[in-house]
Amino acid sequence: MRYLSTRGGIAPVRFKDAVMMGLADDGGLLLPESIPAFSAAELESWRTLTYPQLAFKIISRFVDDIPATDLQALIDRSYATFSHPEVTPVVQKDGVYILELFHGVTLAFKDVALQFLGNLFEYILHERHERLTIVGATSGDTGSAAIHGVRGKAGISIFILHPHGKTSPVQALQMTSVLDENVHNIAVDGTFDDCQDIVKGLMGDLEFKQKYSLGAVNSINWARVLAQVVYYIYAWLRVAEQGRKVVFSVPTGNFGDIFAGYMAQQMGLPVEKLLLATNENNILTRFINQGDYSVGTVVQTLSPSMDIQVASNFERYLFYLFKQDAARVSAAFAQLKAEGKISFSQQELQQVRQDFRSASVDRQATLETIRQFKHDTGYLLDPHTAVGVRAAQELVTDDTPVVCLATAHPAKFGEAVVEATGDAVPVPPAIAQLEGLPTRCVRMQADAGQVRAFIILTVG
Ligand SMILES: N[C@@H](CCOP(=O)(O)O)C(=O)O
Repeated sequence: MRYLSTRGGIAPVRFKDAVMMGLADDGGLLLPESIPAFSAAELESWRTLTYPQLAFKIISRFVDDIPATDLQALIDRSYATFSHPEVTPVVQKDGVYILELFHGVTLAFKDVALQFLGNLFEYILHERHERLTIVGATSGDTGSAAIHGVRGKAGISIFILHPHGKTSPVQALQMTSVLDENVHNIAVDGTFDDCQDIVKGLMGDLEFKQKYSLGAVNSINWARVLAQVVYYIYAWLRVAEQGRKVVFSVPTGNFGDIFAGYMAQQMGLPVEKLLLATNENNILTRFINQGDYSVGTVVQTLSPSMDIQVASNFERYLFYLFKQDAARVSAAFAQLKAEGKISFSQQELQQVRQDFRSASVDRQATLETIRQFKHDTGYLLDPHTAVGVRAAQELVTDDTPVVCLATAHPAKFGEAVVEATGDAVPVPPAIAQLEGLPTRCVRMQADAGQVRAFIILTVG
């Protein structure tokens, strides 16, 4: 299996090189040259597999440069860190299925891919006798999951940029209380979009990228998306009988999670529709419902991990929407840079509406949904998951099974939950133990030059 760039400017690379390249060297994102499909019969034969066994079945179709025994061992090691034996269990509440993705070390869905990616980096670096300098951006959850995926690992330094004061207090502590020597937190005076721009800017400087062996932990990295494909299939196997289509409702920020669902569907998963749920940062909802992809200002909301305007993985979807025409993708991003918007044909917009439905859920509706769901079912939703549940309530009116992705544990967003329900959230030990820990973090302006200088000074 070889990987190509959405912008068409690199020679195809194999899986391990794609993982190490992160952002494609031409500024695009990497995708497999073809999407491996599975049949309905194969899907049926996977019903009794454990999560790691299923992960191997899926991931191995995209990887042909790691021996099978090594790949299975990497997968097993990654999911052994989860606190639930099913890794991503599904529970049924009030007529919807909740796919719980928060049983990893940092209590968010990001652990599912970042435990795997951390182990994968370690494996490749050991084999190649190389070092890696990870530079990542987070609006709250990716940062701690990435840090916990690589903390203390030999040959890896990690620099994580988060928007200062714009994550939840727990999210900030989960990052800054990790004092391992290889971990560096940077609080940027700006938004997540500023942080992501800086990361992409540094990776786009190929001399710097090569000299410091820069690597990506964001969903820029294909391995992130790939690992997330697995739980869509796992969930389908738990909720649907043979051939039955289901709806997935996905709280969406950087478009990586929903893109993983799109890939699962392209591989053969019976998906009726992917629901793209946004908070007030609703550029993608505007795009799907009105064809308006113009960049607005990032707004701070109750669901900070989704406080994003320019969603990175949207580019991967555009590659398929534009029928794999890399020149058209490049032109779209040139337009975005010049005009702050991308224009689409009516035919393209029709296709988008076949692939997705979307709703934007504001603060009031998020709070109401948390409150009502708790009242009706006793189950506590975090604000991101509540956005997805509300979107499903608004958009699905027939009896198609609906799976809502529960992307984070509610205790990560205690203030929002208290505001919604009036009750304190039971705090799991992973969060309780953060209280009073010493922290380390440097603060910087949203300036790539400052970040670059800090990396040079730190890595040497
Ligand atoms: N929601 C994310 C933002 C970064 O997204 P990623 O999927 O590209 O890592 C976060 O919580 O940091």
